[in-house]
Amino acid sequence: MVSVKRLLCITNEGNSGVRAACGDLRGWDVCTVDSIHAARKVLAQQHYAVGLLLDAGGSLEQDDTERFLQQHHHVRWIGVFNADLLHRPQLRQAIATHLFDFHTRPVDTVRLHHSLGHAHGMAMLARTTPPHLRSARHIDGESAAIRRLRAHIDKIAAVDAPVLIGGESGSGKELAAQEIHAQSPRARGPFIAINCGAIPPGLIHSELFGYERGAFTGAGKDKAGLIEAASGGSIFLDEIGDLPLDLQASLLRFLQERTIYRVGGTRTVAVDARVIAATHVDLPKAVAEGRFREDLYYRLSVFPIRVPPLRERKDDLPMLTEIIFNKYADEKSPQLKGISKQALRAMAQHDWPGNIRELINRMRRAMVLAEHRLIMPEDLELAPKDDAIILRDGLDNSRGSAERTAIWNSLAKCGNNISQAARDLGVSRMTLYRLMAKHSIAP
Ligand SMILES: Nc1ncnc2c1ncn2[C@@H]1O[C@H](COP(=O)(O)OP(=O)(O)OP(=O)(O)O)[C@@H](O)[C@H]1O
Repeated sequence: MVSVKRLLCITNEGNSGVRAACGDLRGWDVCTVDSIHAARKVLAQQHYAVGLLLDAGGSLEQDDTERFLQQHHHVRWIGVFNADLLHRPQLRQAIATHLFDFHTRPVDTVRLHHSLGHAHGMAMLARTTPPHLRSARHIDGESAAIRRLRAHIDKIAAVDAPVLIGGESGSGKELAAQEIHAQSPRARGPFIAINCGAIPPGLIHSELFGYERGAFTGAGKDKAGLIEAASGGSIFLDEIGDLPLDLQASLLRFLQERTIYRVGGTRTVAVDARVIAATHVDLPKAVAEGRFREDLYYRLSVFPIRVPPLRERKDDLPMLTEIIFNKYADEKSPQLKGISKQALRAMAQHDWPGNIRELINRMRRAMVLAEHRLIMPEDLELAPKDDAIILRDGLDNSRGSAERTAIWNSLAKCGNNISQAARDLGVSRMTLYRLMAKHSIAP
């Protein structure tokens, strides 16, 4: 899927000024505004992960601009300035405090485009949404298991202690974390989600804890980390079991003392953020095997909760299916009106190893590919294969179809993550790509 990269540009030089200074911003959907006031209005309506400040006169020194940047710290701001302004201490301080990166004129456009891309990539890893734009999402379902989960969330949301959410992949752990945050007294603060397994090991320390100028090559200025950015709100650490041991020690210190050290820093920084962690691995087992600190495990699991897998709440399937059908109705083929009884029966018999994520993936594909008025089991790739069909199809075709179904199931379960699906199936990524091409399965 290609995601649109959106850029909010604040300048009084108009679109032509942006083009003259920054070159062709191909691949970016640029919104240009001429004042901080206009930028405030745009940001009240829409989320921008990256912002560009084309600043001719050093307006960054003004209180109003600083306040604005402070309020919109979830946007990664990149500044462009005239080099002769940079001797001004107040401007230098403001750049160091509020900006992700800065450039001087004449702009080296290759470097600028690189830094915009980097800012966008980092924002995608952190997936920060400002509170006023976070739409209330709900844990849908009326099964006994989901009612219990909701009742549990209601209680722990009110308490300001760490939470450890367990549950299989795709079962809704992040949604549960969002719900805890949204119902807590911190709801107006930021909710910052980080997948500890997705950030490269070399970056994770500085991303989480920030760094001080000179901490390493390229650390030209102090930078707050994501834990600091979550101050006043909650930080969601997904796949906590993937956190390297040295970072587990730093996280434990933070949980005990509510302070952190930035990388290369010698002074402590006080941070008021609630930690919500999630894992799909068995943490007590990881503790027994020495991969996860026991003291951190006990600190985190003051309030352990478990999101039930979909197979334990199959009563919710008809309701969830309807919600997904309505949510993705724009993508469906025009003649499609609903889902057949046979499809609902096949769903009830399926085990859903990829949980709700798998359900969403199967439904979305079926809604695009279905050729009749109602979704049938085969549209969901859930048609039972009986012996008669295997005999009729012959061994080669049956083998081919089993191969196709296994690939399809695995991709659905892993949310189309090729590396994970290849691991699941026990083949290399190259082999998986080849098999996908053979069976005309699009990534
Ligand atoms: N009860 C629910 N009602 C509606 N949508 C749900 C529910 N649970 C999960 N979802 C949706 O299913 C998808 C997967 O959920 P989520 O990302 O929270 O799972 P997860 O357990 O955190 O997965 P992973 O372990 O892979 O990070 C999301 O699109 C989420 O919105």
